[in-house]
Amino acid sequence: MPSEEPPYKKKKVNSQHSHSHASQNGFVNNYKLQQERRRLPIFTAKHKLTQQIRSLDTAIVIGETGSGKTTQIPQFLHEAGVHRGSIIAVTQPRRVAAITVSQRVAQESGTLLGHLVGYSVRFEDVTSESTKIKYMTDGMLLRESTLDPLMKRYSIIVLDEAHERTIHTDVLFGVVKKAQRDRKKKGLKPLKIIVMSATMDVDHFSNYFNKAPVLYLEGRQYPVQVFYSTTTQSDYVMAAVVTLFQLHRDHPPNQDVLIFMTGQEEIESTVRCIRDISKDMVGEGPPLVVCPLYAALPSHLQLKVFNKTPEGSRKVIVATNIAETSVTIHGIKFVIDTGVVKAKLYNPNSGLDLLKVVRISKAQALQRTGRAGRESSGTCYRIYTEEEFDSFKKNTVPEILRCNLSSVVLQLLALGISDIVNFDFMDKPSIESLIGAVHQLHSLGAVTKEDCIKLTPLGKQMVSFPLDPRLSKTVLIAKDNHCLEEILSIVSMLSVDSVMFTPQSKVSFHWFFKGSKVK
Ligand SMILES: Nc1ncnc2c1ncn2[C@@H]1O[C@H](COP(=O)(O)OP(=O)(O)OP(=O)(O)O)[C@@H](O)[C@H]1O
Repeated sequence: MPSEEPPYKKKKVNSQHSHSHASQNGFVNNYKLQQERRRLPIFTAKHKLTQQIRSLDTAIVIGETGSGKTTQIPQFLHEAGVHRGSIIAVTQPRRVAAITVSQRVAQESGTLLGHLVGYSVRFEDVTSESTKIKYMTDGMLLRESTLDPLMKRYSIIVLDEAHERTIHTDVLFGVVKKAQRDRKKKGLKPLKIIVMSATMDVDHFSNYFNKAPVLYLEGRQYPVQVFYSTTTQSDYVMAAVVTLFQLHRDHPPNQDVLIFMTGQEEIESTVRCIRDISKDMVGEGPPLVVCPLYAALPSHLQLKVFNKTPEGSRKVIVATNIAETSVTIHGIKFVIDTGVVKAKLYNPNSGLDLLKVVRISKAQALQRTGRAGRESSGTCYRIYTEEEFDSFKKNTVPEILRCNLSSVVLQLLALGISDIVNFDFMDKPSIESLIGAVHQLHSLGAVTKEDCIKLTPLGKQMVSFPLDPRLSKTVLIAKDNHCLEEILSIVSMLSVDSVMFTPQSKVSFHWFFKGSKVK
């Protein structure tokens, strides 16, 4: 059976409400935040937008990056009572976005995180009885839906950054749509669905969501100037590093730089390279603070990049696409976009997913550009030519069309959906890949294929593991084979990109390479 408990630990939420001890400082800060909110392009549309969303079952919202969709719309709906006392769930494709955005919205609403505003990501739940705006990863909402397919705790579900088309988001689209329809049929409280992005194929989304109206938000907060490389760059890492140091020489401190790379190893070697070069550049430009950012980095180190840069220095963040959507990193003035990403691709011969470096889509390029210009105007340097950009795909190919589907099929069966082939996918995977996934689950003993496809007791246990079905089965049978400890280590190693990272204590003396002594 799927476990009754969500697979994460509940963090203790401080019972004091920040209003009760609002200091003068807190008051001034909140006043400043309210001023910042008012300056967002979305603010002028607040009343109209709230009224429109109130009257619709489903809405597609499209607006420039940084216009205020993620942080403001849930607050507008809460303030206007559109949530009717229930919870507003806002999904994010990545945990770092769910955490940092919820922190920001809690600050803006003048409450402690975990009270009115909270978040739920794998292994961490910072919510309480009073939480009404809940930021969560799409994976968490999907897991919750296996316990409650009607999603009764929520009156509004906001599917943010819908253009990313992760496997979880795509399955959620169908699950949320079904919950909305089933609630209507059963005469339960209606479920409102809001789909948001800056860069999505609006017609495709609107058609899928029963011709839902598209609400366009006008305006962008700050301009971002885009520069293209004049020639094709064969070594994008070196080109990015050269661009960084040109910027570094010419611009004052506290104008920070975000560089997009593909993965942990490349990021670590780029970080080392930047630190080494910077040692020879004493006197040219302010001290550099170089930080990696990738999914395998421990959560507290990921969040460190969001800290304010020490006065008089420059922060350089070298990140994967986890910094691509939703996040606002304080101080970022320049983005260097290498135009590549590591994407999951399915190899039908081996039955395994592999990671391959591929070109990003135009939608991703726009999101990356959008990470500059969130607090003031910015600049984006694209390490590819304009002609190359023109050849990029308009939108990212949905992950569901590129990956092994056994987890998806397992999840759908746990939701009671046995007619997998006719599931309401926005973009249907091929029948062959769906059937291939069913065969794989059958050979693992997770499903029976008699009258209809059904989960076996083993399959039901496998659902509660956030793992590839082959790995969850391995864990489940390890105890009887007296090798649980060893298998747990092996499966843990197989479930992360890499377990190696350089602890901060070992690198911190490099951070201020200039103006301080490096031994
Ligand atoms: N953590 C933060 N710190 C400082 N400012 C922030 C933070 N989060 C948001 N902001 C401000 O709020 C603005 C709106 O952010 P928000 O995430 O709501 O925009 P968005 O329209 O959802 O953009 P995107 O599509 O890029 O996610 C940002 O441009 C920034 O000025």
